[in-house]
Amino acid sequence: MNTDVVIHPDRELLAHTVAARLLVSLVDAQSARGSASVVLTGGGVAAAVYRAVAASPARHTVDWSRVTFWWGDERFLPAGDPERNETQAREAFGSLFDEATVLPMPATDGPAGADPDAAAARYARQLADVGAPAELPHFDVLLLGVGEDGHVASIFPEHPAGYEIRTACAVRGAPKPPPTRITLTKAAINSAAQIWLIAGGAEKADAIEAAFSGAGPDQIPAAGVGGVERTLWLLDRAAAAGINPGVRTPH
Ligand SMILES: O=C1O[C@H](COP(=O)(O)O)[C@@H](O)[C@H](O)[C@H]1O
Repeated sequence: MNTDVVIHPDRELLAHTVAARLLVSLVDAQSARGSASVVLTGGGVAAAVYRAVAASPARHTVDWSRVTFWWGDERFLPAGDPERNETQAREAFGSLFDEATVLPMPATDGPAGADPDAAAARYARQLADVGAPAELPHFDVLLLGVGEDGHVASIFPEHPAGYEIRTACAVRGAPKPPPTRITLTKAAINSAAQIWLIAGGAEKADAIEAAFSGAGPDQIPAAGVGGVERTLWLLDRAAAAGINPGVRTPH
């Protein structure tokens, strides 16, 4: 597996460069296979990336009706809640989203009801339906924010979701609000062709440094993910302050 680190001058340039990279990857996937799939994440940098995608003139090179959007995790709240990762992405992508190919994780007022286990099981079934006969569909690019504690998706340090073998599961008692969430598990995340870990800001530096200094995946979940073809750490200088990427990567 190929792991690379790219350090950007600041958070804004990080967001714009990831947006450009994503647009090119979607165009490449559509040229190669006719369609593309991306797994979205939540968080501050992700929102900036999505806004940059939606504002880029290069957005017109992608056929958005042939991009399937999945989510890596979701805060388990009612549909439209501003804290939902889906709401954040919808606000940013706007009319680029084609409802037929946008597959968010269920909300508390959705068809699976307010039980997060039922909602996670429903999402796992949806993944399996689209991916059949495999348990998972093909993911071209899976985006992950990195939390200050090193969490990715809603897999938090020393939390049971880190040991889960299903493809999606409920998370209760998350240390970051809201406490109830749904997440793809490591098995599902690591099935992606490419995983991009995106982090900007000095508040992420300790977690990134730990991931690059041999911390295990239980302590720093970001250290436990890797794409089948490529893993990219896309950082800004502040987040990368504690690492020397020329010397060591977590994988
Ligand atoms: O709660 C979450 O946090 C992480 C990181 O967010 P950030 O704002 O610190 O970048 C995010 O990746 C995850 O999807 C989200 O649910």
